[in-house]
Amino acid sequence: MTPEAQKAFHQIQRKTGKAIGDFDLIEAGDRIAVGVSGGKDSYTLLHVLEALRKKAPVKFELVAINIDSGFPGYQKEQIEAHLLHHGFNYQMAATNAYQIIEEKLRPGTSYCAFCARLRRGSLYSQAEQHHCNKVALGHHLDDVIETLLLNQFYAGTLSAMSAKLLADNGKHTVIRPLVYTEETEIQRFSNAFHFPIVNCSCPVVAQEDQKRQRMKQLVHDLAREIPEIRRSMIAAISNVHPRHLLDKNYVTTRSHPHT
Ligand SMILES: Nc1ncnc2c1ncn2[C@@H]1O[C@H](COP(=O)(O)OP(=O)(O)OP(=O)(O)O)[C@@H](O)[C@H]1O
Repeated sequence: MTPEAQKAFHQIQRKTGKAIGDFDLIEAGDRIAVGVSGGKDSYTLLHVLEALRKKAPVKFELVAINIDSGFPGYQKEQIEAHLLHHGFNYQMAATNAYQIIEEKLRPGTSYCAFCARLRRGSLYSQAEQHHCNKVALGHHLDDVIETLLLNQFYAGTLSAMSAKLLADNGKHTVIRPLVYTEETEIQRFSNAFHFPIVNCSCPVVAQEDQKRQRMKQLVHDLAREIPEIRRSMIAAISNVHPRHLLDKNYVTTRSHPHT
């Protein structure tokens, strides 16, 4: 590893370790399915978890899982070669998601959202087949704050992404160990480590989620004026005062005569 990659890696490891500690993301005996897409975030997640696994006092195991949704041209061989080269325990899982999307996608439904739902289902069933109790995803700090803004601006909810939650199937715990790591740190590490980046090759890949891109740009622009904006937004959702919001469920209805 080059000194630059080493430096970026240490920084990411430190932040990942803090997230693991803060949210009890990993316990002794865990078998964790790490979703690896071929993108920079999940490669980074896998390498950092492996480094932590090697030196952690608690024993846990990792299984890298790649879901091939079947889009023509998806260069999964490059992902597999990388996993093999680095000695990871892995599974490349082929699915017919592309065919299902083509047949079942209704007009007005988001292509990416439908595809992500199918992929998530396949990831959970692979996790089950490999006896994994947890599924780790590569969402990072910027994903969290962009989701926070998206939900406020477009969905009217105050929510983002949690570091740990029970999956919809009620069987697996989904963990996001990179929630404290900024995308620029991952990008720096990914560039220095020369990951073989593979995109999903889907028909809409060029028209990435426009709203998310807008949030990314907004944060980027504001960061010139408020350099600490990302840290501050993460701090904000780690320090919630529900009584000072307008959710009726959190309003105290009883009056306090002495206050
Ligand atoms: N094809 C896939 N196979 C396995 N896991 C996946 C796949 N696609 C996505 N994931 C998992 O879901 C996470 C979020 O997916 P998303 O599509 O938002 O990717 P992303 O933010 O671009 O991350 P990455 O850089 O890892 O692709 C990924 O980080 C990865 O852990």
